[in-house]
Amino acid sequence: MADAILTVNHLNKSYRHQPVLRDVSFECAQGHIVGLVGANGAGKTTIMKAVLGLIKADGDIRITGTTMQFDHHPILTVVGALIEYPSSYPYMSGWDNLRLFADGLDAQARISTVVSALNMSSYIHQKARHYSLGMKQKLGVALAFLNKPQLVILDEPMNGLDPQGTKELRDFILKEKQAGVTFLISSHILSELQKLADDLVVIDHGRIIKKTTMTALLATTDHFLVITTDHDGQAKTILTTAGYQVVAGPIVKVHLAPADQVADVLSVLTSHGIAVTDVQHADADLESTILKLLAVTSA
Ligand SMILES: Nc1ncnc2c1ncn2[C@@H]1O[C@H](COP(=O)(O)OP(=O)(O)OP(=O)(O)O)[C@@H](O)[C@H]1O
Repeated sequence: MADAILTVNHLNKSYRHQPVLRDVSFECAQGHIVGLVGANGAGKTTIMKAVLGLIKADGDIRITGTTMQFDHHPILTVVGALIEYPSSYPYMSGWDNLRLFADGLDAQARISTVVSALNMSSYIHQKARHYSLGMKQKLGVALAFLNKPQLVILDEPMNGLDPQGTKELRDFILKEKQAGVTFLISSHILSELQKLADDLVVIDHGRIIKKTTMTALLATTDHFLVITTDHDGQAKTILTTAGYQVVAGPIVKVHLAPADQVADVLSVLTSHGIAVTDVQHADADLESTILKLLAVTSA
């Protein structure tokens, strides 16, 4: 595995004696996008805040090998972050908001790069108080990228973005990843995370229940066959009687166990005089896989 840019070890946090993080340990390897996934209240934002020194928690956090201390964090100069709701100065333009936080001689050039990558040019010189939710979100994301961070921490970055804005942000994140930037991203939009993350950390009630790569997790997903016939109702009954697991719903969708052969499924139907007009494979996505994982854990 590549060197870890972020290492979190045995992180524990309680609010009023109620544990919200329980022995959380994980790593973000350099150049990887790590997705932090879990239900509302699972502890994702708390982990991010602890990493950024915004709250005090027990445990060991290292960024590029340097220990983060709650009261001393110069190492945060290599980190960019957007946590919870983006805030900006409403009576300043987006550009001036960015200018406030951009360091160095090439500040203007870096602002221009981020503004153009996130397609913000048409409104960047308007006062931020006139921005829509999505525009404010982009401004918050732009701030996170401003000072060439090595590690970027984004809490629900796609919040409020329209499909085009979502794609622009996804493309920008992937471009920065190619340049070696490491990401820790939480998102409830699992279809989006599926397009981005290399690794996943799944958290439930403050405890990590799974650490895996996206490839490994998706390899364990369920496979289905969607069959179109001339008598769908009858086809479902025949397949169920033959021992296949048919998914409830308007279409004929059969769960394919590893040992099941497509030809066998189809021949069951044709041998009963059912004409098959179309067959398609369908794989479960990240969302259903995560939901299944959480259901197993809480069972
Ligand atoms: N300042 C606080 N005081 C008391 N409890 C808190 C505080 N901040 C968070 N919590 C509790 O800690 C738990 C974890 O919250 P956290 O915001 O980390 O969850 P999350 O996974 O980010 O949820 P969401 O997806 O809704 O943003 C929740 O039960 C929450 O109520």
